Amino acid sequence: MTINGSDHNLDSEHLVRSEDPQHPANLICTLCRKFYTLGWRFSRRFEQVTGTGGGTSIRHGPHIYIAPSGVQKELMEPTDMFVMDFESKEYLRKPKSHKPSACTPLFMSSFTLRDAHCCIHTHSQWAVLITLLVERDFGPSAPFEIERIEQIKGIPKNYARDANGKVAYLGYFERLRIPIIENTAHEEDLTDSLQQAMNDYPDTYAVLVRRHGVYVWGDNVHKAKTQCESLDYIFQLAVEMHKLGLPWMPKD
Ligand SMILES: CSC[C@@H](O)[C@@H](O)C(=O)COP(=O)(O)O
Ligand SMILES: [Zn+2]
Repeated sequence: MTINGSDHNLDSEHLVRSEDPQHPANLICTLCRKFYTLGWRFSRRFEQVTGTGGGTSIRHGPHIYIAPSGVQKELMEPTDMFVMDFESKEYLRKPKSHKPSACTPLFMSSFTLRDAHCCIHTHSQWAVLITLLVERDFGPSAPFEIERIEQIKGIPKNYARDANGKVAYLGYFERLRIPIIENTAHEEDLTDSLQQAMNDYPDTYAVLVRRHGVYVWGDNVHKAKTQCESLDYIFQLAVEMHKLGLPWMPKD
């Protein structure tokens, strides 16, 4: 099979067709549908992967599963997925008449620099509002910081692992810090600044993009999803606290 540069052919169908709902090609479709229409466990509507923007990518074994660009993400089928070989970065499957998500180099940054296995990009309004509030109140290079909110315990503290390979999560009295990068005209042009933010904040599992949204990654799909949920809850809470005149960082 000719791989690089060719449209997909039937030889690549086995990469995306599976009865297993946990198969990455099925999971991306399920997650994007949920992100679009369903309530999170906090009973809120979550419409962050909307108007074709946002999305998710999964690294599974030697393969990366990527959604097409510019499509209605909630209507995708498993056979719409691109599949890349992680090692060679060559496409094993390229569906006709679409390009891979413009987020691909950003998803790849989390896989290569952080050994993540799932990365989620949302255009959450709470994420966007937080980037604007931080800029106005703390300056253009400040990160979003918050502490003493129970939900930060859903976010890993760093990339250290204990003897059993387990990650430690932030404690209630510790501080969550999420770097913010400036938006660019094209999604892929965010790659350098996202990687710079990952270097500057070596413990972070997320990067906010001013006036745009957020990238959140995790060791697996479950962790990326729950961390994304926790962060979205925290961003919304901080915005609402600010509206009530409550500082989201305790004064003492
Ligand atoms: C409202 S479309 C915005 C997109 O251009 C961009 O922000 C994005 O998230 C990329 O989407 P994609 O459709 O995966 O290429
Ligand atoms: Zn985007």
